[in-house]
Amino acid sequence: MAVSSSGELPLVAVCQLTSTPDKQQNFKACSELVREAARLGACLAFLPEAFDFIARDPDETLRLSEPLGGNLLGEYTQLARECGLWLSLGGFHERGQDWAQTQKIYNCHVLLDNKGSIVATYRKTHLCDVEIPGQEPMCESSSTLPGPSLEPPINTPAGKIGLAVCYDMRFPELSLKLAQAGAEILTYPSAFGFVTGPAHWEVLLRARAIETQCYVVAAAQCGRHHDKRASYGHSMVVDPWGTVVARCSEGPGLCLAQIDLRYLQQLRQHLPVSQHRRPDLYGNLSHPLS
Ligand SMILES: O=C(O)CNC(=O)[C@H](CS)NC(=O)CCC(=O)C(=O)O
Repeated sequence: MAVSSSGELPLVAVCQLTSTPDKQQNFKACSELVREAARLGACLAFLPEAFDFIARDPDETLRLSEPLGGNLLGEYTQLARECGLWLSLGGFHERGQDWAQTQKIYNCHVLLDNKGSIVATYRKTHLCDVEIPGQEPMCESSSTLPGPSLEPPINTPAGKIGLAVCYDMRFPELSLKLAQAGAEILTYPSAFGFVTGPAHWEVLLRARAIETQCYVVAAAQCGRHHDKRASYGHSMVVDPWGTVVARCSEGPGLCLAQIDLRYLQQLRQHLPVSQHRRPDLYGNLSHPLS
């Protein structure tokens, strides 16, 4: 059980920012939020999808991308170590092992521990290729390859975390799979659009929390990134009952939430939906996680 020696519940911080094509400026904004999170006593800080940058077009996205061993991740390693907290880096534009052949990247959710070591990576498996009237068309696959697999949930000081990214939240099979594999916290770092945001964002996040009986943490991009792109914001933490227990206000900033795993366990006992499933009717997502 993730309770600190003083008996207090672990505190997590959800960071919201407006990434631009300027990587250095974005790092500065993120590191200030992370330092603030550490000062406020968080053991884990969540940064949104595209915390590293949001580019103007696919060519610029590819040009600005780096491998996991590059300078930018090096800076985050140092930051985690200095601040002594864990970091969920919600969507790093990653040049993978296959970069030389493919010239495409992965949208990689990287989890660092408080020593700055990479403890897990998950590469976004559902890419957002959508054209919604009133919103800039999105074609993530023009620069990005879909990840090959899900990642088993990882133990952290706040609980066992299942990794996902943004558009993945629309696929409940993925969240059920992570919950079945032991996740207590699901994460959806995001850069949500302005048309789908008001209609779907909170409903999807609360539905994922209620049906899996997990905490859901969603750090979001907000505001105008450049002349062609803006994001919905509304970063939040939802508890396993479906209550929004923390939300960011408008603009860059952070919010905090306590993670109460005893409450989660009690809720799962009182309302044991996972024992009431009917895999005979619809299958059981039986393919094991790695
Ligand atoms: O482009 C980057 O650099 C980083 N990636 C993103 O911002 C991605 C792909 S365009 N955005 C989403 O998945 C939004 C999903 C969404 O808005 C919805 O599901 O309604």
